[in-house]
Amino acid sequence: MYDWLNALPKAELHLHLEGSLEPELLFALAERNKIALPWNDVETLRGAYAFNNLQEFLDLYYQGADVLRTEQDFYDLTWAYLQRCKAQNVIHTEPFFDPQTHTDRGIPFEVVLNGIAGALKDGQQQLGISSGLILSFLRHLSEEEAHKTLDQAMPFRDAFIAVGLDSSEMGHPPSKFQRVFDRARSEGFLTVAHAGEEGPPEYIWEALDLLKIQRIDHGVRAIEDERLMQRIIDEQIPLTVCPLSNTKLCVFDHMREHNILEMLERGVKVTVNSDDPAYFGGYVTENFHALHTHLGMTEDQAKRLAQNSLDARLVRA
Ligand SMILES: Nc1ncnc2[nH]cnc12
Ligand SMILES: [Zn+2]
Repeated sequence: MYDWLNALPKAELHLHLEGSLEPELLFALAERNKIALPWNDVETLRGAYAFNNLQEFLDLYYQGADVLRTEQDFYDLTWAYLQRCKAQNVIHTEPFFDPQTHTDRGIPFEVVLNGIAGALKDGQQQLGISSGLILSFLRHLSEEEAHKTLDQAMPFRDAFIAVGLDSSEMGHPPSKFQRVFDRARSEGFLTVAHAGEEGPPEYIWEALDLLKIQRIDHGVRAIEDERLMQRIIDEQIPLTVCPLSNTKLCVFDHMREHNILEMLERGVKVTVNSDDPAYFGGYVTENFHALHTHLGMTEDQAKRLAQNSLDARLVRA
């Protein structure tokens, strides 16, 4: 089944480039940039990948991103991810990056963007993988800081298809970012947002009604609100679900309890994605495979999930 799932043509719509930083590359970049690490070796770092919630993961993810310093580093990170796409028949990807994670450390916006965009262009030309880059605001920071990030992005506006919202969800509702999303939309950006990962269904309502998002990132807690479920089904609003992430971050205690197939059968446009594959134990095929192993996902269901991912693209390939 793994090989069959791997061969299925698919799109990945929820992937943080910083979360695809494998420990081996992290150590190589630390050496290249002469950065001392608090872990002795790759195995010790991998051993630290045990999380009780989103925040515990984010603390390590931001720490790991510190090794990314030069345009070449961002190119290498993105290129390594695209190689995984090629190996898993991901024909289209819409990755996120968090500019503030880097600009707040003194890395110029254009250094980050040029490295990523250069690799995405080579990915299209050399690997045949189409892509659309999503600029994600960090929601634990202020709306004013998000406005500053949008200012920095404007000279490069053609490099993006959308803006997104990620980082610590609880206590940082979508309403906090209504004005910057209004501005992004008026500048022609599409919008997506993480909502209903750890946060309540109200955050999903706000993301839809206030941020006017095209897709919900995660959204698994929508199932707690029947009226919200009906809306998502009626309007066929895609959900970018990340099964291994959800179990690693204890959103569900076990994959057996994941609701993605229940949502699929109820007519929700759910898709399968890897979120932060270096930290959560697998890329998109591993996520599909976990659904087969623990939830008995059939070939027919896998085909529908893969087709949903192709249908839910913001950019038509
Ligand atoms: N799963 C996730 N939720 C929120 N912010 C993130 N940043 C990277 N991964 C994330
Ligand atoms: Zn995410």
